[in-house]
Amino acid sequence: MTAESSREFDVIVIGAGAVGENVADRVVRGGLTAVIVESELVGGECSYWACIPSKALLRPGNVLHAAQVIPGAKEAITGTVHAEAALKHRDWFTNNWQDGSQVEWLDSAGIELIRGRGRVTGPREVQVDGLDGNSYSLKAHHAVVIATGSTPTIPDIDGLSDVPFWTTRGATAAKEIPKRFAVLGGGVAGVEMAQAFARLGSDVTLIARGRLLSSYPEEAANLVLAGLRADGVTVHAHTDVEKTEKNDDGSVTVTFDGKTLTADKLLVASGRHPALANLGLENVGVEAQDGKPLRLTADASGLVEGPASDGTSGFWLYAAGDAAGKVLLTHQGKYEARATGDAIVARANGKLTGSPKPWSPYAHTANDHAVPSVVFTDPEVASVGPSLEQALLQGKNVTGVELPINVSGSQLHSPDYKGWAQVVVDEDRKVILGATFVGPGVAELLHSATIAIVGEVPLERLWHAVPSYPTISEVWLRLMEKYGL
Ligand SMILES: Cc1cc2nc3c(=O)[nH]c(=O)nc-3n(C[C@H](O)[C@H](O)[C@H](O)COP(=O)(O)OP(=O)(O)OC[C@H]3O[C@@H](n4cnc5c(N)ncnc54)[C@H](O)[C@@H]3O)c2cc1C
Ligand SMILES: NC(=O)c1ccc[n+]([C@@H]2O[C@H](COP(=O)([O-])OP(=O)(O)OC[C@H]3O[C@@H](n4cnc5c(N)ncnc54)[C@H](O)[C@@H]3O)[C@@H](O)[C@H]2O)c1
Repeated sequence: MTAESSREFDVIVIGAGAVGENVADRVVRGGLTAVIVESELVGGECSYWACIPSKALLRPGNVLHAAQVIPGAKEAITGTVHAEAALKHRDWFTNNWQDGSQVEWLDSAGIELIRGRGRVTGPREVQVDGLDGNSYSLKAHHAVVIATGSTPTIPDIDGLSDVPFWTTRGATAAKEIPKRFAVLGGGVAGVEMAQAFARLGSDVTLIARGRLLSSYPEEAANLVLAGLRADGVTVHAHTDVEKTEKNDDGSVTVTFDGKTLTADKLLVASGRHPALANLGLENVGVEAQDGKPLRLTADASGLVEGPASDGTSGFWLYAAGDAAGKVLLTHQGKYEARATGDAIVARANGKLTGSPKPWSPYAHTANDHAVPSVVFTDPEVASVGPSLEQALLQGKNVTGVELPINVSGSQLHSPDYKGWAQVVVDEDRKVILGATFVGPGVAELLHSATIAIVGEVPLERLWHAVPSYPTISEVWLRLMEKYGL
């Protein structure tokens, strides 16, 4: 028997991914009540099908490779990656796709959970079709937050809808390693999964319609390409897939450039878009324009433009994380979540009226200046702020300083270390706007650049930030010297 219940909360959050959890946490810490509505697993994509399992699958191969290039260690390596143990370790990280510990955390944080699909039915109103068969009519006193994440964008390729293929969920949750693995897409997910599976034992072919990692500097993409090729990955860049066909044995044949390739598994990793379908946003006047897919426009606190007001205040609909469509990264989504949660509390207390000031706790200002990201391939690509090319396209008065990473720390890391670094200097203010590091072990260098950018540290002061010897960080000194300090 189904029951209908009506509940009221200060804040309703739709989606219990990392972002929704953080919004709810901030509003509860601020003294408001919050309910979170989740239709799948509490913890969302990152915990079960994205960041965590993908990095768990990459790590064994990266560790093994790091040892294989060091005399004294490489002689001790007698085998290859143990795929079964790696998959088991991935299962441990995803808690076997059980969200019990995250539900416990919600409970300890004082956040109520309703499992089911939420949709907006009116200003501050959400209807939930509960997974328990019941229906919940929720009313928010202050805010409704859309934190529903994103879904894969599937390209319109002849035959693709008729063949079995993996999206990143299939790859990150793989139960066995396919013998022949084809990857469509040369973005972050494509290159990471190509390398993970190559090192886990698959024969991998990657097809990209442009160059690899097109939003990163070409030098970075070339080093990653060399890393993939060294692992035996066949890469077809600047290549369009013409069609895909299913074979009787369940394999898939991909046709491109007049060639064919047969794979036991095909991964389609061709980008993602905000998950806004069937959310009822049209009920509050938020609709797609000119036949384009629906995208939300929100201010720096996540406040969505254009929803109908219930007459008390227009400030009630927010979006954060992948659903907001600004940056599709967990750490930046969580940063947006902190700003959104704090802004909701501040507006409820009358401490914030109108738009938040840049760099205040209520604004995700860093989205426009310093978004850090790491591609966890071997070599890694770690970047923050614009590349030189992007800064020039933005019309900035900038200088780029670039060099191969060749310092004692990198030589110690590996005698054959290949890396590259770039910093982008704002010539008007003599501060760093962007930085990219490529090479094994550079991910942990990235936060130094993020701090320099967000802190707008003048170069003449940055000169006094002395990197420890012998670490890869010494590349900072080389970059400063090359700039002329
Ligand atoms: C393969 C892969 C690897 C990645 N690796 C990294 C990485 O290393 N580092 C990084 O920073 N980012 C990474 N990302 C990106 C990262 O996963 C996302 O940015 C992050 O998960 C977004 O968090 P979110 O909370 O906005 O959305 P999600 O994690 O997608 O959570 C949204 C939640 O909302 C729920 N939901 C949706 N609609 C409804 C509804 N109507 N009612 C109720 N619930 C609903 C969903 O079930 C989901 O649980 C990766 C992405 C992929 C695909
Ligand atoms: N380490 C990380 O932080 C990490 C890892 C994986 C994914 N992610 C996030 O997940 C999101 C999705 O990852 P992704 O790699 O799918 O997206 P992406 O935007 O990085 O790359 C998509 C790729 O698919 C290609 N593509 C798009 N349409 C195509 C078509 N019709 N035919 C052929 N190729 C096509 C693009 O040219 C591009 O190379 C990213 O935006 C990223 O933010 C992050």
